[in-house]
Amino acid sequence: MGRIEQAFAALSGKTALIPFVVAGDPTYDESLKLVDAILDAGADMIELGFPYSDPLADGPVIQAAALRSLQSGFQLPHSFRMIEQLRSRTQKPIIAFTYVNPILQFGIEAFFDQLARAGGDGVIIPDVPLEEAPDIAQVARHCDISFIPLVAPTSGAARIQAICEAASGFVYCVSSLGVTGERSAVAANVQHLVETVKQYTDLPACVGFGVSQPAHAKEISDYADGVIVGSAYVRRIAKVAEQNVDSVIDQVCNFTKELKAACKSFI
Ligand SMILES: O=P(O)(O)OC[C@@H](O)[C@@H](O)c1c[nH]c2ccccc12
Repeated sequence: MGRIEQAFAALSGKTALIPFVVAGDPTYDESLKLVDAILDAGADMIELGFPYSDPLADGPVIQAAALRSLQSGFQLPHSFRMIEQLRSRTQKPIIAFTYVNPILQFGIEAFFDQLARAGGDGVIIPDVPLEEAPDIAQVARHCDISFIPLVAPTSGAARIQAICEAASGFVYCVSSLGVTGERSAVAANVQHLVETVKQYTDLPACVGFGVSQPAHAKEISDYADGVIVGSAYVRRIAKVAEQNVDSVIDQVCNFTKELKAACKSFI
C-alpha cells in the first residue's frame, strides 16, 4: 500500500486536507520551512507545485508565486531536492504538481525516475494531452508514482469513466471553470461531480479550485474524501515580501489548523 492509500485509510472517513504551494516561493529555504510547518500543523498531504514560466491554468496569485520562485533561481532539480529533504522529515504523501512541458523537456522516464528516487508519491499534470496521458501514466505507474487525473465540471460521464479507469492515488475534481483563485463560495455542482466520479471508481475523490476558507472545507467534507487549497495559501505566503517568514509561518499554520478542524467525517 503506497503512502497516498495509507494516508486515506488512516483518515478513516475524515476528509483529507491537501494544501498546494509553489516550490521555491519565495526562496528555496523559506519554501522548505513553510511546507515543513504546514505538514506539522496538520495537513495530510502536500501538493508541491513545480514553478513554470507559462502556467496557463493559474490565476494571478499562483502565477506571481511561480515567477518569484523562478526569479530566485529555482529550477526543476531543486524540486526533486526539496522532495528529498521533505521525505527525510515526513512520511506524509508528497504530490508533484507540474505542467506537462517540463516533463517532456526533462524526459518522461528520467522525470518519474527522479521523482520516485526523491520520495515523491504522485503527480498531477493539468495540461497533459489526452493522447499522451496513457504513456505518461504508464511510466508513472512503473515508477510507483500515482497518476492523479483531473475531472472538470464540463466532463461528460463517458469522459469521467475513461479518466477514472486511468487514475491512481485519487481523482481531482475541479470545482469550477476558469483558472485557480480564491472564490467566495463552493460551486453548486461540485457535489454532483464527486458523486459521478464515485460511480466509476473506488478511489478517493478530492475537490480543488477556489477553496479559500474553513466553511468551504466543511461543506466539501460532507461528500468528498479530500479538499485541495492552493491560492489561499499562496496569497498568505506572498506576505513574506513585507513580513518576516516566521510571522507568515504562524499565519499559514493557523490557517491549516482552522481548515483541518473543518474537515470532518463524511461517512
Ligand atoms: O488555487 P486554488 O483555487 O485553491 O486551486 C487549487 C490549485 O491551486 C492547485 O490544485 C493547482 C495549482 N495550479 C493548478 C492548475 C490546474 C489545476 C489545479 C491547480
